Amino acid sequence: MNQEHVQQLEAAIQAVAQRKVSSFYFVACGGSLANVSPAQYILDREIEIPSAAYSSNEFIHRSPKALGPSSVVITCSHSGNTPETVAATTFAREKGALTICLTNLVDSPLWEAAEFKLHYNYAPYGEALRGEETSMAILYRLVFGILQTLYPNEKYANAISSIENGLHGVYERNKALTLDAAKAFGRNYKREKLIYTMASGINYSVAYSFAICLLQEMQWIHSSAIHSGEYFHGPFEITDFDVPFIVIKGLGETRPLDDRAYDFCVKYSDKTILIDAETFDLEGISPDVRPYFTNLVAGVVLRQYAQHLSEETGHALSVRRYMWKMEY
Ligand SMILES: O=P(O)(O)OC[C@H]1O[C@](O)(CO)[C@@H](O)[C@@H]1O
Repeated sequence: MNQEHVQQLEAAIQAVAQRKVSSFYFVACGGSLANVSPAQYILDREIEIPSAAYSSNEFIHRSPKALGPSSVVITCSHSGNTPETVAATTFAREKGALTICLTNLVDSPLWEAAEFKLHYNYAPYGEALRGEETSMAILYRLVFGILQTLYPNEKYANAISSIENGLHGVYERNKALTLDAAKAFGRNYKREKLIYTMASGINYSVAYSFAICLLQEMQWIHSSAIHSGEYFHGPFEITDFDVPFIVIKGLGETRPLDDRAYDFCVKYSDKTILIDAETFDLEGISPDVRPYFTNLVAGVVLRQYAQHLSEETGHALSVRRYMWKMEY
């Protein structure tokens, strides 16, 4: 792991350890919100200190009562320039919270707004990038680093070494394993006007980002992320033989919800695509923390699906109509 990243992480983790923390908040917009949300799931499962994930502007407008000097607020913006996330960081800092940002851009407005700053690397699809230097790896390194410092435990040490030593190979092997399926998805679904996504637990954020970022934003294909538990409380009524669903099954405690939703969906929709974490090659990730890593792998696998869909539709993932072009 890059030494600069190690030092930035260490400074942030030590700052958290020196506070008496009573709440954690994860705050971002869009794809970055999807990226940080799994951290809330992990803390929720592991410790009693409450945590929440917020869309940046709602965080400011809702202004949680518990936000204050005993809060840790972790914000994320890939560009470092999303105004709502910069403002949310400033807002949290003014409330006395400990602020930590994650961004790809050093010296960006977000970088300046936060007290502690974590940089991560990024490379466009297909280019070499070490798995342990990506946004998710830095976020997980932060979260498991905080857990290990506050509540030392072999499981957290295993998670940290899985990120540092196993993640890169896992990404590469699972991309190779699912390449043919990604190509088939692109070929077979290129004319679809609508594709739903479904998941639960730690994987819900992958369904969410695939729906709002990859399909709606980057392919202009209608979509909505459906929670596997909520599917039976409204959405299942739209299931039909020609309605496409991508269902992600995790390995964690909410898998029974995914099983139930998939079993129903596949009975009535001939276009049900299963992304099952049980089929992932997770060698190198410690077995005791594997459920916490399925979303990372599902994210990389589905990114490859989106890339091949885009090659078939001829609509590059970088094309936008309004974003960064119009006033909003
Ligand atoms: O704050 P960030 O991460 O730069 O996000 C900017 C935009 O990028 C996306 O995450 C993906 O393009 C959008 O959802 C979001 O509006």
